[in-house]
Amino acid sequence: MTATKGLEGIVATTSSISSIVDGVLTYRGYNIDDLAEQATFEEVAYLLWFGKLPNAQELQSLQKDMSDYAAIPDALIEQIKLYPKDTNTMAALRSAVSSLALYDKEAEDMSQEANEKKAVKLQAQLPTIVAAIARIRQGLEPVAPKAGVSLAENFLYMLRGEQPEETSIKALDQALVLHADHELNASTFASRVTVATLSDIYSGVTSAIGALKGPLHGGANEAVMKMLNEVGTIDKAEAYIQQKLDNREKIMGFGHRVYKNGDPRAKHLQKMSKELGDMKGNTTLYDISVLIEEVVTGQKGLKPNVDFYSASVYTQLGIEHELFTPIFAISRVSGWTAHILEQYDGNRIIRPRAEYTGLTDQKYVPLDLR
Ligand SMILES: CC(=O)SCCNC(=O)CCNC(=O)[C@H](O)C(C)(C)COP(=O)(O)OP(=O)(O)OC[C@H]1O[C@@H](n2cnc3c(N)ncnc32)[C@H](O)[C@@H]1OP(=O)(O)O
Ligand SMILES: O=C([O-])CC(=O)C(=O)O
Repeated sequence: MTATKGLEGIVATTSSISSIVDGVLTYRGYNIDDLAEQATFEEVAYLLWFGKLPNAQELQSLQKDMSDYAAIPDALIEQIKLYPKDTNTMAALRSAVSSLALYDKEAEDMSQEANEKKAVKLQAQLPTIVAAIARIRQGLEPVAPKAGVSLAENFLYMLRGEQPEETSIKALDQALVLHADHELNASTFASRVTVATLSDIYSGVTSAIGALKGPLHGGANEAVMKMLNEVGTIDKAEAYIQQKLDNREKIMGFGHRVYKNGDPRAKHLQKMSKELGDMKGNTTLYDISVLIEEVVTGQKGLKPNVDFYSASVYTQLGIEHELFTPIFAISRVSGWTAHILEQYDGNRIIRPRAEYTGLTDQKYVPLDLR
């Protein structure tokens, strides 16, 4: 038995949800470029869960279900109020989603119908939880979800407590489409491992949030913003990055386990970042990002991943960096739950082997002789 570090190149399951072949990303066979330009997030979530694009009636019915489910239990809001105000937002989200199960009478119902309903519920409730965490942390009361609007609009509304403008809604919706699923990434794998024991969907999503939090995965978007803030002005960017490269430090938002010639999602976020900057008459964040890309790609051949330009996009939407990874989770819960449903269908427990590299032939020494 020989171990492969990081399971690189190992095919661990079959899946019909999303694929990456020769650098091309598809959801259920639809190219991400087409979906990013033309589909709404709700259409994409439906596609991931049910394997086809919804017709008008199916979409309307999903939107109604999401509106009906979007409120979270009062007891959970009271619980969030008890979280320390300076806690990590992903840690708060992880705890809140785990607690959500306590208030769902169908949490342990393992029928396909109940699990599909819980997937939609989790999708509807995550934005409400994230907005509540953000507002409570600022000493504000949470805003109740609005019925009959898109998830992107509702999230921005609940976050700000006022009607968001159309350009922000559109930009966030597109970002959500781009983050919705990504084959067997670490958080999705974590969710599948968890539910393959026949544990419940809330456990699977809680595991996934824990995995997404790390800076080598979803947490990189926050780390990118920290870097952009440290750089501050364009004249400092080159020296800042050079020093990091000389110190052999990782540049957040660059590199990918699967894409070696570039992440197809990055160009959409780059374009959005430029457009938002142009609209505001200030492209500083975009300009710094482009310069960083030139240096990192020029010297290391590494290309930006989905997390790199999303940082400047979210900042230009007026969103604080502590919410970047939670927003990733708001989108990715569609993919996680689609994978969880797929895992339950024809499940087998996931239990690989480890190549043992420890001591052998040890003789037990009684406690009083050690
Ligand atoms: C949504 C997402 O999860 S996208 C990824 C988000 N994560 C990040 O942006 C964090 C920065 N990037 C990384 O840490 C990595 O590129 C990962 C985690 C994405 C992929 O990791 P792996 O496939 O294991 O690649 P690995 O870390 O082995 O990198 C291969 C080589 O490229 C270098 N490298 C990879 N990424 C970077 C980077 N961002 N900056 C500098 N060097 C890098 C490594 O140091 C390594 O060099 P070496 O062979 O000289 O030691
Ligand atoms: O696939 C990966 O390893 C990470 C990633 O880009 C994602 O989850 O979107």
